[in-house]
Amino acid sequence: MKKVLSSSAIRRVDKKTMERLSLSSLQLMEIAAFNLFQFFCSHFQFYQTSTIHIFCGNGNNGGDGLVLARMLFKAKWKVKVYYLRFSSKDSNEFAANLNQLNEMKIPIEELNENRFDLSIQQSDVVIDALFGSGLNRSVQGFVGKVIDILNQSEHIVAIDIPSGLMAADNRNNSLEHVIKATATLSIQVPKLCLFQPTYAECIGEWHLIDIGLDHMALEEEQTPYYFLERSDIKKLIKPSRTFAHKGTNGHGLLISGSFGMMGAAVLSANAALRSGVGLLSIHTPKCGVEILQQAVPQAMVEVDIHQYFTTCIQSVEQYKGIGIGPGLGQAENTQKAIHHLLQLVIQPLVIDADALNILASHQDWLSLIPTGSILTPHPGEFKRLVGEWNSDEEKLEKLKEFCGKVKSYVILKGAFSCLCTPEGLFYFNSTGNEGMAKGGSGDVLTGILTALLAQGYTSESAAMFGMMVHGLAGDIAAESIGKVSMNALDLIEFLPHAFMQLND
Ligand SMILES: NC(=O)C1=CN([C@@H]2O[C@H](COP(=O)(O)OP(=O)(O)OC[C@H]3O[C@@H](n4cnc5c(N)ncnc54)[C@H](OP(=O)(O)O)[C@@H]3O)[C@@H](O)[C@H]2O)[C@@H](O)CC1
Ligand SMILES: [K+]
Repeated sequence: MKKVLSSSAIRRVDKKTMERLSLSSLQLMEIAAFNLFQFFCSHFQFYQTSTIHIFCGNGNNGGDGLVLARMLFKAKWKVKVYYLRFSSKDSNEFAANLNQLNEMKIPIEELNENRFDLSIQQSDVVIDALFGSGLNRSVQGFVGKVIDILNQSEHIVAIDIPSGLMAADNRNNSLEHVIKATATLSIQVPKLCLFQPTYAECIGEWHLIDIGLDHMALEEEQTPYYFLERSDIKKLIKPSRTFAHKGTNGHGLLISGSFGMMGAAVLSANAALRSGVGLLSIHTPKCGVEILQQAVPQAMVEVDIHQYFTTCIQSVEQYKGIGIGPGLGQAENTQKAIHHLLQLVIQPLVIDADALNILASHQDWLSLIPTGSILTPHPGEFKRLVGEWNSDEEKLEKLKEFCGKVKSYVILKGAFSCLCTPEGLFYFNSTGNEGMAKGGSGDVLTGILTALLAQGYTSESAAMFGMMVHGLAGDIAAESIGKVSMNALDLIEFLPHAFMQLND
């Protein structure tokens, strides 16, 4: 798990690292730039025949750029170096490295208001080292003009953060002039902007470049934001038991399906059955019985009295994991059935799809959600629950407030799905890809989560484990058959591989 830190926290960590490892600021910059250089050379080999234009500000982001320029120059890359003095005073590290470049006779050009004639070819590469974590206001004036020109380039690699973007909160940033990077090499610590859809087109693909910051210093920083990694899940996985039987592996219930939407029930049931549940029951209307008995013979079907949709859920105390929503529809009697269930149930629920929409239109029922439930909305469903937001930052505030209010977990689905806890901690998922943006993917997640709760995982562990394994199944599917063709059925097919990889 990596902490997502603010610029001021990163500065503290940098400082402690230098003190504890007896490094000067220049030495730390040299290490950072060397690791950037190594990554650049191995990951962007295909740029080797291009001219690399490196644009440096006169702070330490610019310092990183100068050191990288020096290293690329020595390694015989074709580099052109430019610098801009937007601040009246050069940072010491920038100044020292500018001297080095001059001593080495590496050509370097100063750009200013009167001189910024740039000639960059289509195949050339721009490295953006103008501003990093020191940006503290919107970019304006001459630097803004340079950024606009650079944005006409096809290949832009940003160092640490695309210039013009702030690490954590951009609500007071006009965002008029921001580098639109194709790739961002973020120095060791993930920043909040990396996980926010609004800024995706400025950040491009991103990579974390380890520079050996002091682990204790990172430990000492407090943050509500975390980047969840595969290695975090292994610790959560329950060991398998030699004397296990279907009873000890938990009994799950899925309340899903309605006329014309039985596919959702089939998907979530199959996902649950691939996620270790001992026994699975599915509550569904009469029209779904034959479909389910044929498509999912391992499951038991609990038949509703209604032909086409769920109207009546009776006793649920025997189930440890209950998932409700996929393909449920929003018929009036189904709404009543949900209200009845909420009054009846004490164990946490997995709440998805139409069950969320029903709750959104009955806000007074939110207080009935059992503590520790897991809600899995996509942004559209979440908006129905909490109203519109004006920025991603406000969205996270609403998420925190909502989770606290309903004392439950929310997995806000999307790229870097975000799990928020009732205590207001945020965990961004590191698995998953855009090939999963297809109907049925969410039904699969509901099945997985229901199965994990049934097996006795706590809500928090189930939410982390489920979110990660679901995304990983998507990543394995993408590698095996490609993002275009993969669909929800493939997620189920690759779930066993995902579970095995997380257990390795
Ligand atoms: N050992 C180290 O220290 C390491 C540092 N590292 C690297 O350092 C980077 C952070 O460096 P940094 O703190 O010098 O800030 P940076 O982003 O270069 O900005 C420079 C100055 O610009 C100014 N300014 C702000 N906004 C502005 C605006 N809109 N328009 C005009 N000016 C504006 C503001 O000064 P002000 O004008 O407010 O006095 C600010 O101080 C980090 O991203 C990483 O790349 C890594 O190598 C790890 C080791
Ligand atoms: K930058």
